[in-house]
Amino acid sequence: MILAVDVGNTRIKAAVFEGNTLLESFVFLKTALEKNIENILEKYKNTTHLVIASVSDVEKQAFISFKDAVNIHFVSQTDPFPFVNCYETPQTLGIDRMVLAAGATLQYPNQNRLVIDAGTCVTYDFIDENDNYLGGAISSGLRLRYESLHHFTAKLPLLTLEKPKRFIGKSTSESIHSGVVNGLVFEIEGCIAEIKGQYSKFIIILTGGDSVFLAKRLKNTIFANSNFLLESLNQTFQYKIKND
Ligand SMILES: Nc1ncnc2c1ncn2[C@@H]1O[C@H](COP(=O)(O)OP(=O)(O)O)[C@@H](O)[C@H]1O
Ligand SMILES: CC(C)(COP(=O)(O)O)[C@@H](O)C(=O)NCCC(=O)O
Ligand SMILES: [K+]
Repeated sequence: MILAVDVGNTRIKAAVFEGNTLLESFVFLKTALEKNIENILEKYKNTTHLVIASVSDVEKQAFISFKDAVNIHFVSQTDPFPFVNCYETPQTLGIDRMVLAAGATLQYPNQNRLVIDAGTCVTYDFIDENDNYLGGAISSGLRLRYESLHHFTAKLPLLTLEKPKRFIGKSTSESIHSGVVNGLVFEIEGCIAEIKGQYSKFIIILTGGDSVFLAKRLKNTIFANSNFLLESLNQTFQYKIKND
């Protein structure tokens, strides 16, 4: 069994895999990392490998107490990946984006793929049918949009995510919900339209903490899967074992 751990900038997501089957998934905060991993390993005693991808300040050291119980692998740029990396600064490419690109390449072979991860940030990653990772875009996630409106102004309140009542906001809160939610929906649809102009056919995978909320509001046919990063992490590790 493999315990895959995705350390994002907001939360930690983890899942136990038996082969390609996800047995159970978990979400917790950085501050409760050790206790949660300990509990998962206690419940899934047959776990042999801990596979971690981190874009946060959580480093290898944080997992050191588990080194006698399981093999620990921190996914890094030096691992084998199933695509050609055409990013001009591969050393600065987020490891989460590399894992997503690996998952898209392995799960959806021989086609153009767009992966959208709506987490703290929204990342867009494009891998063409010849398995070239071309790059993409980074913008602010939903929560970050609400927080920055509040943080960088004197008068805007901090609101939590809500579906906008109507497009033309009739109060400060309606205007904020409309601007934040519709703003991101338009951004995603605009990005998809832009790529449609360049590639006649591609599949779209949507993941991240806001994927379920956003999928309901998008016109395009999308594979929405909140566990796509964790599944991809499991597959990236299997790929490494086969290709190292
Ligand atoms: N309990 C929660 N705590 C924080 N964010 C949440 C929660 N539930 C849903 N979200 C949404 O998830 C997004 C963060 O997604 P996530 O995939 O956890 O980010 P990351 O991978 O960057 O840590 C936020 O924009 C927020 O709207
Ligand atoms: C863009 C990100 C902050 C997204 O992080 P997340 O929203 O998943 O927490 C992360 O992929 C990252 O730190 N990237 C480095 C820059 C780059 O990918 O070019
Ligand atoms: K993201």
